[in-house]
Amino acid sequence: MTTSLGGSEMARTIRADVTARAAVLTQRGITPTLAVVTATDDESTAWYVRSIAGSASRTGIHCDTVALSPDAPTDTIHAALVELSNNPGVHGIILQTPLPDGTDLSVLRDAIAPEKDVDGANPVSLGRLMAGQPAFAPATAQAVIDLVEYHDIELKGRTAAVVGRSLVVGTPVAHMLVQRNATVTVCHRHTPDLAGTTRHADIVVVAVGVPGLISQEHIAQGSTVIDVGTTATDDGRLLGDVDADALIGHAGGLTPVPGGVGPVTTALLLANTVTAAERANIQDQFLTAKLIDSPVPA
Ligand SMILES: NC(=O)C1=CN([C@@H]2O[C@H](COP(=O)(O)OP(=O)(O)OC[C@H]3O[C@@H](n4cnc5c(N)ncnc54)[C@H](OP(=O)(O)O)[C@@H]3O)[C@@H](O)[C@H]2O)C=CC1
Ligand SMILES: Nc1nc(=O)c2c([nH]1)NC[C@@H]1CN(c3ccc(C(=O)N[C@@H](CCC(=O)O)C(=O)O)cc3)C=[N+]21
Repeated sequence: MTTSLGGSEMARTIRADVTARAAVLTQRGITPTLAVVTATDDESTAWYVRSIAGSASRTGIHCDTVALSPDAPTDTIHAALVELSNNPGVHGIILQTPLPDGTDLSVLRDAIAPEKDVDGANPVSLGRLMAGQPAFAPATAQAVIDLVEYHDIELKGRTAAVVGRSLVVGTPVAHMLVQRNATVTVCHRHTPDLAGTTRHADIVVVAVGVPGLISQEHIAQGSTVIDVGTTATDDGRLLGDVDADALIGHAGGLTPVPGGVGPVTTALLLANTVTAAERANIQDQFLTAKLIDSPVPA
């Protein structure tokens, strides 16, 4: 039997907490605000931006979308990020990838103030994450880990394969799995025998963007499969990287697309935004008391 590892219920719980915390801030005259910067006509980004805007409005977070042209030069995107980093009314910033061909992403990562870096894109955030220090993790990577833990899937002492090595998903997920005592193999375009590698893993995380890449031959019977892929089709559907039909009855657990990692990602991005807004107003004694009572969010 294959368990469906859904994320919608978990996302609802996170959103309820975000709503309560956002209400406290709003009562004190602070509107938690997330800026979403795009420079792409990529359809899966459009899905994410719609999901963020919808969830933000339901939780009491103000969402500001800065939609730049898909051929915007690095300088233009950089200037937008610097302005948002310096704007005290903005608490969180997410720069959507992909970006126009030729964009210098490393310059842009540096331009996101670490205290507003709610998708963990700045090397300071990534470095702190890897050093085990408090930092905003990329929301998707955190969503993968939280979803696995929510469904009581043991990581300690188990083997994992991560397919994809972007800084948004694959690389941070791999590190976070190792931090939780899994033994991890990272796969990418140059991996010689993908199926032979993933077939040895108890847990397979796939973040590639190629629908149907992972089929039954890639997965050992009973393993857990986390499908991060979201490819939008022309007829308005969202496809994962896993051939779900081929895995039903074969995998032990599988995240659905939609309804798996995606909703948790969106909810955690908003949670990070509220945390950033709380920290930015740490001088507010009421909020300080609340923060001291609660553990530092990872
Ligand atoms: N559900 C959610 O919350 C989220 C979903 N996504 C989705 O996840 C997917 C991946 O996103 P992202 O990491 O940003 O994408 P990138 O394009 O940045 O990275 C894709 C990775 O997949 C690898 N890859 C590509 N083709 C193959 C192949 N045939 N075999 C093995 N590896 C391959 C690439 O390898 P190489 O490095 O060698 O080029 C690269 O490391 C997309 O569909 C995206 O929309 C992303 C973020 C959040
Ligand atoms: N810097 C950056 N970080 C990202 O995390 C990032 C990005 N860029 N670029 C685009 C991809 C794509 N992505 C999605 C996240 C959630 C859903 C999502 O919530 N999907 C819902 C469906 C949406 C809905 O129902 O409204 C689901 O899977 O159920 C989709 C896509 C994040 N990405």
